[in-house]
Amino acid sequence: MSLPDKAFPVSWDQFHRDARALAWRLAGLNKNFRAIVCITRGGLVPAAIISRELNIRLIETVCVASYHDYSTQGEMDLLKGITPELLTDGGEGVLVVDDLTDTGKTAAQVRTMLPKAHFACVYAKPTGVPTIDTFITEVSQDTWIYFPWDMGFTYQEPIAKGHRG
Ligand SMILES: O=P(O)(O)OC[C@H]1O[C@H](OP(=O)(O)OP(=O)(O)O)[C@H](O)[C@@H]1O
Ligand code: HPA
Ligand SMILES: [Mg+2]
Repeated sequence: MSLPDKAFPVSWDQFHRDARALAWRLAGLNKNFRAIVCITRGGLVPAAIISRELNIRLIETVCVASYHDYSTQGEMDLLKGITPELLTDGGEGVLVVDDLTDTGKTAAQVRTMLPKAHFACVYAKPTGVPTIDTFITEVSQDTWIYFPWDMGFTYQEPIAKGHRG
């Protein structure tokens, strides 16, 4: 995959707002989640916000990586699996959190471990939407989402000179 045409930069403020909106939506489900499994590394940030809002204190990680080269997806590496105590009942009552779904491959991989868990992410692209139960904002497939933890302050070209953001 080459870098998509459009850029969707997200500030810390906006991310906090959108993650909190996700927490509101999850709270409305009245599911009383027993634990969060966050998909590292991107899921760590929304998991911190959601765990605070929903008062969920049992937090587990599943460590997978597939974007080894910036925007190019490769093999799915499982670096750390999920504790057996959360795998019982197919993960019923477990909330899986990630920052976004793109192709849906990451969520599909974790779904094989926790088929009955509830999957939530802040942002979603159309191909990934079927793999997720709850999300907040959908962006087009040809958009790259730039998260605040990957960014720094740099000069921006004016739009008229070909600026992408
Ligand atoms: O739906 P997909 O096409 O599978 O892509 C979505 C995944 O890609 C990114 O993680 P990445 O593998 O880059 O690792 P990171 O969270 O450590 O940055 C993102 O945080 C999601 O977990
Ligand atoms: N932004 C950041 N990381 C990603 C994306 C994206 O749009 N898609 C897959 N990993
Ligand atoms: Mg990730």
